[in-house]
Amino acid sequence: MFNARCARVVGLGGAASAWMIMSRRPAFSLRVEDDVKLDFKDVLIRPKRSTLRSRSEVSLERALVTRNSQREVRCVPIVVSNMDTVGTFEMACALAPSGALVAIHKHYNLDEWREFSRLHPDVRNVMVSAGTGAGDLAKLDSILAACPTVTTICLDVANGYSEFFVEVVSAVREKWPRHVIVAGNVVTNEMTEELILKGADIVKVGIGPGSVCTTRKQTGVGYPQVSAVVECADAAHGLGGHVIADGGITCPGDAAKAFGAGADLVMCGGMFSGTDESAGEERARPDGSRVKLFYGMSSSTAMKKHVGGVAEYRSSEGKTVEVPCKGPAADVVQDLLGGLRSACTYVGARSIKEMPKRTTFVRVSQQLNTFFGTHDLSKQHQAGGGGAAAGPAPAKGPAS
Ligand SMILES: NC(=O)C1=CN([C@@H]2O[C@H](COP(=O)(O)OP(=O)(O)OC[C@H]3O[C@@H](n4cnc5c(N)ncnc54)[C@H](OP(=O)(O)O)[C@@H]3O)[C@@H](O)[C@H]2O)C=CC1
Ligand SMILES: Nc1nc2c(ncn2[C@@H]2O[C@H](COP(=O)(O)O)[C@@H](O)[C@H]2O)c(=O)[nH]1
Ligand SMILES: [K+]
Repeated sequence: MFNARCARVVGLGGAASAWMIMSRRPAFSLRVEDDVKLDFKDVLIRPKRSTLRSRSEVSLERALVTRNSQREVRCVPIVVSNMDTVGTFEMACALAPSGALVAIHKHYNLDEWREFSRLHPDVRNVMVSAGTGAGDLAKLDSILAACPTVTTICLDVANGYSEFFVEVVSAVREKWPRHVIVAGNVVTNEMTEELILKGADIVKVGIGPGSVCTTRKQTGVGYPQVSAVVECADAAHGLGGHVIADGGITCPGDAAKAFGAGADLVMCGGMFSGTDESAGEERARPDGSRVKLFYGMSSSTAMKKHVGGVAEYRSSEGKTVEVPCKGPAADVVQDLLGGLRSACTYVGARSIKEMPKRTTFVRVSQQLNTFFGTHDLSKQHQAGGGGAAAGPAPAKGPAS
């Protein structure tokens, strides 16, 4: 099959027809973006001259004035994922003193929310999550009505490109004009803009980078996370909106890279798996060590638990792993914040907000020296990290 441009030169004869044969092109053309897109494992941050004398001089607090709700969000910019293993009320209570946020998973019922609100009226570092399922929005309305101190909504679906999702974001904005709306996930500028213009304050960025995600394997869809964050942050900031870099953060250095790329907040699931405050079945390994189960919200484990199984027209897009028990979640936050403060001093950023304008990335082909492997005896229970596709700690991945 040949295209119309070739057809127009037919009949010219001689040299023209020879040219015509050489310039025949297929009617379809392969659409490939040639720009290199980068992931955490592809870059490091280049150090810069700095006037900071100590890591203690760095401020990690953020005060985001959100575009549509006009409400201020004050926090340290770490959000625990709305997964039923880590986005728990226990996690919110444990992390409240640190200022980190927790996106509470959508499987708590109204009574559980009421009870949480009654017992912990001062714990305000939470977002309430909802999807687009039947009943999700009615439940969201009841929770918000019952818990007036909850002022942030996380509208979360796997595929933020669906028109129906955009309609849901508009409807929730109309109903809750003064609530902060986080919406996602997307990975490109045009959809970031669309969600913000339809009412989202903060767009969640990341398709496929998560530690227990198999979307890229199951669908071939995705976008390298550093580039996704750069491009979506640019689009969001142009409109006065904000972004959360969601997924793929395996160590504090990855979080630093996400902030350097323009993220306003980072969302982490795997890093908080295995903590005391995480849910998930605890088991003993044959060597006597304790592990906890961690799984994606699109895994067959999650679907069996919440909807009775995997619908016959779809497949699981998440996996199930065992993670060594790693102690209090507050220690994970402290490790993240310590790493971030240090990253800021390396580029001369006095606050996390200054990171993007002080960051230049260098492309690399190796992140770490692995002469002694990646395991650190003094951090037995912590994530492997190094931006090198490490999952949550030395985890075993059996079921899926
Ligand atoms: N960031 C990421 O890369 C991903 C994150 N997740 C996490 O897991 C949670 C559960 O995900 P999951 O059960 O897969 O779906 P969701 O719970 O996000 O599905 C939401 C709605 O979107 C519809 N939908 C249409 N196309 C898709 C698509 N390609 N992928 C997913 N839903 C689609 C679903 O219908 P139907 O089911 O009938 O198709 C459903 O009605 C998500 O809410 C998210 O938190 C999951 C996958 C990817
Ligand atoms: N493709 C899938 N993504 C998932 C699933 N469950 C959660 N997620 C996403 O991962 C991040 C957490 O990433 P991490 O690297 O910090 O562990 C989470 O916030 C979701 O966006 C899933 O089953 N499939
Ligand atoms: K999520």
